[in-house]
Amino acid sequence: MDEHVWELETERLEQMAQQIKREMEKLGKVVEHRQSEALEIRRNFWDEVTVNTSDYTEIAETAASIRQQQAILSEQERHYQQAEQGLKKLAKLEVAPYFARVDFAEEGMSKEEIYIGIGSFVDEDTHALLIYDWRAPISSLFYDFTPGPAQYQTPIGEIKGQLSLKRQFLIKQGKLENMFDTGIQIGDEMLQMMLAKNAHEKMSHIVTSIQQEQNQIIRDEEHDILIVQGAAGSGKTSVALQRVAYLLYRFRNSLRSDNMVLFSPNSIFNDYVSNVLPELGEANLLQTTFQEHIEQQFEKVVQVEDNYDQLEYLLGVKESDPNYKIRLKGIEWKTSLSFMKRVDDYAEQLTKEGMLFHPFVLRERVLISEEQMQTIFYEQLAQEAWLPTRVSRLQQWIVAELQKWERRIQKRFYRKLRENPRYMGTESEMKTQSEQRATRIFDPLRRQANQLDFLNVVGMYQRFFTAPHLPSDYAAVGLHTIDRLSAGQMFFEDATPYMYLKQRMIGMDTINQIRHVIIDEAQDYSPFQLEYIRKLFPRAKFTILGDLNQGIFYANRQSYEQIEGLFVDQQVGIRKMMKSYRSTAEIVNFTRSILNKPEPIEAIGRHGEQPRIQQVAAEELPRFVAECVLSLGAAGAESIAIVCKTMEEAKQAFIALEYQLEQPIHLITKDTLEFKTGVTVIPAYLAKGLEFDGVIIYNAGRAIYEHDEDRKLLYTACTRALHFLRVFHSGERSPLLPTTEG
Ligand SMILES: Nc1ncnc2c1ncn2[C@@H]1O[C@H](COP(=O)(O)OP(=O)(O)OP(=O)(O)O)[C@@H](O)[C@H]1O
Repeated sequence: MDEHVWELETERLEQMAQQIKREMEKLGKVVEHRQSEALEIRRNFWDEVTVNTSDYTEIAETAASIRQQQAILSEQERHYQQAEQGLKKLAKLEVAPYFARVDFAEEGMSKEEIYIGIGSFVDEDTHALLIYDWRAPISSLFYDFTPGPAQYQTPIGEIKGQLSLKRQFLIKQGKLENMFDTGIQIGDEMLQMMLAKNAHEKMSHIVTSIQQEQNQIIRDEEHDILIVQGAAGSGKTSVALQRVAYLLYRFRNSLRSDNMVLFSPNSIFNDYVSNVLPELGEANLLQTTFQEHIEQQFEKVVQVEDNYDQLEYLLGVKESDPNYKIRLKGIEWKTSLSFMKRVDDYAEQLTKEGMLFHPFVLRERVLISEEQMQTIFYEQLAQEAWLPTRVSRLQQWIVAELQKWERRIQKRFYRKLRENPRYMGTESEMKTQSEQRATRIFDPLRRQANQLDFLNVVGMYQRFFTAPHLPSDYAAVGLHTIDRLSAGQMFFEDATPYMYLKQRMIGMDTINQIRHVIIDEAQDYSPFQLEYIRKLFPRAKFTILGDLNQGIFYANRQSYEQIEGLFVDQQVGIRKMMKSYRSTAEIVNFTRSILNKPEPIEAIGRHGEQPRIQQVAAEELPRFVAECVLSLGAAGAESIAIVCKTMEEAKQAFIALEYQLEQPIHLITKDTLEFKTGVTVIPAYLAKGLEFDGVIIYNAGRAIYEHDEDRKLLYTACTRALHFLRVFHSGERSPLLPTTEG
């Protein structure tokens, strides 16, 4: 780089740093002032309120006065928070004000120098935009174009012109460390520097090196439903989070972070990605897992298996269990949309017959029987065609009936007190006491009515698996399901159909404030689950990201056409990302050939050592793996994962390795909430979405990864590696592994 240019840029950076500093000082004072004003209002809150409770008018005036004072306080606190937010943003800019510059001349106008950073910065005196937010329309020039003719979209149309310079800066602690002028894609050199780094405990943002194909997904506004098929390490999660930041900026007047929800594969992953948005100066969006949703719905109803236990069963038990094939057939069926249709038909039929209710019982005495409820439901309320309305009318009837019973029982208590010669209370005490006793006794019954617990949904779901609802070729699946339910337990694959059946009865409990749903690792959701989620968020747009090659859950096999089919009458866009940024070219080549049908996945990363496969005797595995951990550590790997197939294998490996290694190692289980780097033992399915400098496959012997169903799991495990991949196996090696290492 020309020395003169370097000097000019250094000078400009210094000026900018001064300006930011000055602005921070000014804003710091504003923050202090606003904070002390808010504190003052809080301290003197009651002095400003006129409290008078002598009559109703005075009470109302007192309430109005409190409300007014509250409003003043909230307004002041909001001002304070706004200023503080601004100060935090400036503090980020102080460290690295910008990361790129483009020189652009709009048609018929003179050239402008556009500096791009994580946030914008305006000169307070001249109102000139000194730094543009990376999400501003003009900033897309940096991501989408090389020098030459270029254009960008704005809300009022397209702007065309000439891009004459594209420059990237590496600024650390306010100092210019490096800069590159890029003629081609976003800076090969800069990108390579980013990719050569080690994995972190928390995922980082990628705004300084977003690639063109990624930028198009991040900024897509055309589609209500955006489906992304991306190879392992192609940046799906990164793109999803950067897209959230973009949408929050673009629609800042109508969209807040709590209007968006991210469905992620597990809680460790939630922790792993939790820093990206705050790093970009945005509040985190809501994060959840489908499992969490299930758990909320199943409180105390029945003990429901979780997705990991289902997977452990399928991975571990296999043919040794006589019910394995029946279970697999059941899963295939219960996760399909045709099964959903069956549930719909069943719910429809329940309007005519078959509703089951739990009676209302008080001390072994039936107050409202199941038969009574059935009669009301099918005779008195028969004209109500829509099931949820009919259920709600029945509920009203039950509440009224309970009230009658309560009054009767209350009278009985009262009589008893009256007739008790030893009772010394007054008339009004007798009334209050009998009333309180009846209320206490009826509280649980009222709750049963209010929470619709009188619907015997488990019973009805169970009956769904008996003739005539059951196709004859699913008789064994039906029996197997009924057995489980009779034991007070439920298979994971029954959880979503059960929730759906319940929602069909009581009306879908939709979540309307959510305007955008992001589903990561979407390949692991069944069509039934996705349709259920779609119905749950009727006002939301969707970004659905996945990799069909990493589908590890045994669900009905998913296809993007199938997902597309769920969203009729909506603008659906499908995009692909086939470049892998995570792993070295050698690892990408290796993992690509694990796939059944090798895909044109392109390695963008740097070069590194060839993955190694080594056979060792079973009893020697812990020793060899421990030695490998040490050698990878010595080669620079800070985070190392020993990936096992199941939790069972992971637990055994952990015990053996703890004995072999002096350094601390972590075992990740489905209950782990926090992701830590260092040395980790983890089952492959929990490693979803995570990455490590070095990955060691604990045992890829034929006995462990033999079948075609294990292929995607092995692929997922190996693609977690950034720089090193070592595969051990005892006995014959898995036929799913490539025959050559490179
Ligand atoms: N444009 C980019 N610049 C720098 N790093 C990038 C870029 N895109 C992706 N990465 C890095 O590549 C790695 C993989 O990204 P990410 O986890 O988002 O991929 P993914 O497609 O979700 O992966 P997987 O499906 O395998 O879990 C991350 O370390 C991410 O920071």
